[in-house]
Amino acid sequence: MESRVVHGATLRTVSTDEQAVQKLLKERLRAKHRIQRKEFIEKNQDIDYSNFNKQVLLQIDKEYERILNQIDANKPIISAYWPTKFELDCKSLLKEIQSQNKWRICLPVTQGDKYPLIFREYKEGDQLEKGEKFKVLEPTIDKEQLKPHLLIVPLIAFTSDCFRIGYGKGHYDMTLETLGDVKTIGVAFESQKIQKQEGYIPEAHDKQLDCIITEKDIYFP
Ligand SMILES: Nc1nc2c(c(=O)[nH]1)N(C=O)[C@@H](CNc1ccc(C(=O)N[C@@H](CCC(=O)O)C(=O)O)cc1)CN2
Ligand SMILES: Nc1ncnc2c1ncn2[C@@H]1O[C@H](COP(=O)(O)OP(=O)(O)OP(=O)(O)O)[C@@H](O)[C@H]1O
Repeated sequence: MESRVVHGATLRTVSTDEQAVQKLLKERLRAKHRIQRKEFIEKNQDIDYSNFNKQVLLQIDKEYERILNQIDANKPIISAYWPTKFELDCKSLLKEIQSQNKWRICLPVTQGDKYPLIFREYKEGDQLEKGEKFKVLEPTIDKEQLKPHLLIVPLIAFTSDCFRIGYGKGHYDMTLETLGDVKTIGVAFESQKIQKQEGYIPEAHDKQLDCIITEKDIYFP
């Protein structure tokens, strides 16, 4: 069986063999970058996020008016994530977004492998609880379920044209499909960037993010 893959303007036909190779390569890159990310964060415990936060807030602001004009509610909805020990720590960013009081904030809640994420409201100080399968903290079931207009997305590795590798459950790919019209901002350290020579080829279901912000740069597809 063969499938047609559209990436930007390129239309390629990919054989099943080639698909298997892509999958394998992605698995290897995921494993390698997962270790690299952990090592980077362990070595850089005192990261100053203030400049990074500013860049993200700038991008979020660019989306704000546009979204506000398209919705009935008086606050657009943004999702971030609650970081694990080995992820970019977006807690200070969350605080800043909260203090602006312009957005309703939500966090992802996992529904199990192979299911898209849902989102529940988060306010500073809310009690969070461990998801059933992963060691990620999530809002409790009593919090309102929301549909975000803008997503801040965690990742293990990324390419300069805004493809991402995550934990490999397809959570975000499936979620983006179900959410439809949603803007995505990936956040990462520069050290998470996949180099050309690593040979990564995106799979048919992979979706490009609208931008990726690192402590040094900002990437667009
Ligand atoms: N902080 C955070 N929340 C998130 C994600 C994420 O990548 N990071 N997700 C992205 O899709 C969704 C959850 N998906 C996940 C899938 C797998 C694992 C996982 O394998 N966790 C390991 C190790 C965690 C670590 O490296 O510290 C574990 O629980 O043992 C975690 C989340 C939604 N929430
Ligand atoms: N839209 C989708 N519908 C159904 N299955 C999907 C979809 N997107 C991805 N998958 C499946 O999920 C699995 C993992 O996908 P992938 O390797 O792209 O995960 P990832 O994007 O790196 O990680 P994350 O879990 O953070 O999204 C793959 O087996 C893939 O077939």
